[in-house]
Parts: sequence; C-alpha cells; structure tokens
Amino acid sequence: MEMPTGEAAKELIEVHSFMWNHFLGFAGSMSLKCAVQLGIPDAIDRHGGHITLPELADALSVHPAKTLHLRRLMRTLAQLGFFVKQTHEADGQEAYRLATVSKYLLKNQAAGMAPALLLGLDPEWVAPWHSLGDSLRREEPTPFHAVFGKSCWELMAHRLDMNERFNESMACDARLVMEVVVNEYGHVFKGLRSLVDIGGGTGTVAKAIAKAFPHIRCTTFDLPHVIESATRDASINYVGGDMFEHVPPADAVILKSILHDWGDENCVKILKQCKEAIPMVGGKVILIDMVVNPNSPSQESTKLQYLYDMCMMVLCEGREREEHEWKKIFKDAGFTSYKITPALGLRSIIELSP
Ligand SMILES: C[S@@+](CC[C@H](N)C(=O)[O-])C[C@H]1O[C@@H](n2cnc3c(N)ncnc32)[C@H](O)[C@@H]1O
Ligand SMILES: O=c1cc(-c2ccc(O)cc2)oc2c(O)c(O)ccc12
Repeated sequence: MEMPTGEAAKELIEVHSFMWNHFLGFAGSMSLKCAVQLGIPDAIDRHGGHITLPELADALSVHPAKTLHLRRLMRTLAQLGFFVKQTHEADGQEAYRLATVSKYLLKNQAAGMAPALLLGLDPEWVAPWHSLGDSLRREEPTPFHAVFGKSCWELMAHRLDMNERFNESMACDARLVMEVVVNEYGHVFKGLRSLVDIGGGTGTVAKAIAKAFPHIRCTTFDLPHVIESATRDASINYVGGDMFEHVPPADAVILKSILHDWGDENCVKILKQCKEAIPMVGGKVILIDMVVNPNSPSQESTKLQYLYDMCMMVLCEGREREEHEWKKIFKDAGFTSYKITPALGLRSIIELSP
C-alpha cells in the first residue's frame, strides 16, 4: 500500500489520533478507578491539598519498586484534568494538588461521586457489555440477562453486596441532584402536604425534600429488600412494595431515574399506578429524568445522554427519550398536561397533571 502524502497524510494522522482517543477511553476510566481505590484524592487532601511524589508513595504504602509507576499514573490523571502537576522550583521535585473535579472523589463527601465510578467499573457490572453484540441477535431482554439470567432488580434481591453498591451509587447521584432541585426549583413542591418517592432507594431524595420542606410528609417506596437495607431517618416513612401493583396515596409522587429504567409499556403501567395514588385536583407526578434533544446547542450533554442510553440498554430494559416519546407515554397513561423544566444539565424536571 502506498503511504498517503499531503492532505491524505494529514487526514490519516487525525483519524489515528481520533481512534486511539476512543480505544483508550477505558484506560483513563480505569486509571481513575485505581486512584480512588488507592485513596489518592484523600491522601492529598489529608496532606493539606498538596503532596510531593515521595510523600504520596509513602502515604499510600506504594512498593519502592513501583514509585515510577505511581508517577506515570499521576501524570496521566493530571493530563486528564483530575490533578494539577507542579514542579518545585528549589529542587525540581514533582508534586500534585487536587483539581476542582477531584474534590468530588473524596470519601465521606456529601457531594462525592466515587461510588458511581466504582459501580460503573465494577467487573460484574461491566461484564454485560461484552454480551451486547450477541444479545442483539437473541430474544433475552438485556445483555444483563445474558450474563446473570435475570434482571438487575431480581439479582440485587439476592446479592446484597451488589444491592449495597448500587444503592450507594444512586444515593450519591441523588444527593447532588436534589441539592439543586430543592434550592433552585423548590416551587415544584409548593402546596404539597404529602409526597411519595417511588423507587426511592434508601431514601436520599425523600430526606432532601423533608429537610428543605419539613411540613411535607415524605415516604420512600421501593422493593422490600431495598427498604430493609435503608438506614432509617425519623423524618421519613419507609414502605416496601411493587410499583407495578400499588403506589401509596399522596398529594404528589416523585420518580427520579425510574422511567428511564423501563420500556414504554411498563412506563405507562407505572404512571397509571401513580395517577391512582394522587388526587384528581391538585395532585401531581414529578419526574426527574432525561429529555434528549438531538439538536441541543450543548452536544456534550447529548453525547452523555446517548452514552447513558447505552447503559440503560445493557443493564436494564430502559432508554433515554426525546420529548415526543415522553408525550406519548404521558397521554397513554391518562395525563392531560405536562411541563418540562430542563434544569439539571443532563436531566429535566417534568411535572404531570392528571
Ligand atoms: C435507578 S434506581 C433510582 C433510585 C432513586 N430514585 C435515585 O434516583 O437515586 C431505580 C430504583 O427503582 C427500584 N425498583 C425497581 N423495580 C421496582 C418495583 N417493581 N417497585 C418499586 N421499586 C422498584 C429499584 O430498587 C431502585 O431503587
Ligand atoms: O445498572 C445501572 C448502572 C448505572 C451506572 C452506570 C455507571 C456508573 O458509573 C454509575 C451508575 O446506573 C443505572 C441507573 O442510573 C439506572 O437508572 C438503572 C440502572 C443503572
């Protein structure tokens, strides 16, 4: 094959770089996972936010033969924007400090995101991705079924370690999102005296609402094994059950990241149960979910929504939807009107009236 020259050579180099950037995306994610598992952000934080390489190696008990490996890991993560590399003028020693983003990887942080990183890259949660292609040729509902023979919800009822990791990942996302919802969009809860969070996990959403609006009686509703594993908070009622069969009555029900877990038919079934649970006058259903806009000015958001959609395809039977797809579901479930507030970057608040 003749080697390209001129414009063709330039194109080849660009293609090469584009491809490798994508092929090696996982190496960046896995390096970050390694940093979190080793506790690098916390070690830097404990050291006053700035640490030299030998100090870091010492703090992490890195084997003396692996100091250079640590340096390579740190320079990669600094290049990716997770740490800031500094060189001491006096002795030329390499040092690192936390970048703004890595503060969100500290353990025991209210807004920490480490559990979401660890769940997404857990070998058992990654395994179904290897079956995606084969699964597209077969009848089973998801690649997750191909690997585990059941849905993730069924599996987690028996695998309490997975249940705990999953719930913690969801809780860390909910803490972040609800901080914005109650502070910036509190009007959504105006006039409500009671509210049920459907598929509320271990209660993070309900706790955030009860704390911001103590006059609202909040209930967390989820599958029995999830409710049993929740640490009780006196301000919340906890109810175990199946949302396809019954939803406890309240002025409003909220569903955060629930409908995107399910296909259209199941969404209609869930919403019909929600409609039964709220008053015809003054009742409302509040959804916190994604509304995909393929023509969004923020193509970065659209890309993330599509990637999340792929997660839903692999791990559960859900999908991320455009407004016209939501509209049909709301109509089929018997709701007369809806209002979308694109409030949270990737996600929107959607209010439904019966
Ligand atoms: C993606 S998580 C969302 C958790 C929480 N709403 C949040 O955003 O942090 C979906 C939740 O739905 C719950 N769930 C699944 N099937 C359910 C069912 N049939 N009835 C009630 N809850 C269910 C799961 O146990 C899980 O807690
Ligand atoms: O099964 C999942 C997994 C995730 C998930 C993937 C990657 C991460 O880094 C964190 C979490 O999220 C899910 C989700 O939001 C959902 O509604 C259902 C299932 C899953």
